Amino acid sequence: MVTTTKMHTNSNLGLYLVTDEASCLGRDFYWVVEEAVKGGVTMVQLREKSLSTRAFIDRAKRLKDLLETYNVPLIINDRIDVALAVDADGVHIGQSDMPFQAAHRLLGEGKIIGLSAEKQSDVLEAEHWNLSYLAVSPLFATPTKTDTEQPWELEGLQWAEMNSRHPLVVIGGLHTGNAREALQHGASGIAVVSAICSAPSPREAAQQLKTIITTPEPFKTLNN
Ligand SMILES: Cc1ncc(COP(=O)(O)OP(=O)(O)O)c(N)n1
Ligand SMILES: Cc1ncsc1CCOP(=O)(O)O
Ligand SMILES: [Mg+2]
Repeated sequence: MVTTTKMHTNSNLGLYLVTDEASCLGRDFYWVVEEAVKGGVTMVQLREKSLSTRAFIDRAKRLKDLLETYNVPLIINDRIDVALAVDADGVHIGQSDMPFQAAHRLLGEGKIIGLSAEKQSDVLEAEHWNLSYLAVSPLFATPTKTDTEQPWELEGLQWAEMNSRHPLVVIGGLHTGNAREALQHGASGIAVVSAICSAPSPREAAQQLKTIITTPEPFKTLNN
């Protein structure tokens, strides 16, 4: 097991829901998010790839109102303009999105900025920037997003944990069966789409993941 001094340094990172309406299986989008929050989600990213700017902003405003009642931060994926328009809590940017420095300049101080790292050079470059978190992306292969680089896998995560000063979020193929080992290999936060959005009960799915994140693994003794 790898112990890390960065564990849970940002309390919002614990269980991070990344939304995808298609993964909600026809159920009401806001109902799915609210159930997830009631189950223990600590941060929500609005990820919209095909909405018009107007519809994206409308959805972000409504989601912000909902999340504010639970004191859960709203992160906007890709679109700094949308984040500014609704005064969201932060943004998530990837390697093809607006560069960190420009996003930081536009957003000003006090906003959450997360960045995807797809390869080792991304992790090293990110050492120069004041990120809120670095996403190891994707940790495992996932049908939810297929336009990705090679998955990091657990060994890659361990390398990122040893070479980054940032708290690490993992995303891609995470569920109750592998979340604990991701935490053991250096993740501070678990980000999921389908494990919550497509679950029969998004609230129960979130509760189960949250239990894994907040329950320390019992110490192993030599006899078991
Ligand atoms: C928490 C988190 N991690 C990684 C991503 C992926 O971002 P990106 O590589 O920019 O890909 P898109 O999500 O924009 O398709 C993310 N969104 N969130
Ligand atoms: C948005 C994103 N970025 C990297 S993998 C991914 C999708 C994760 O979806 P899932 O949790 O269903 O594997
Ligand atoms: Mg992006």
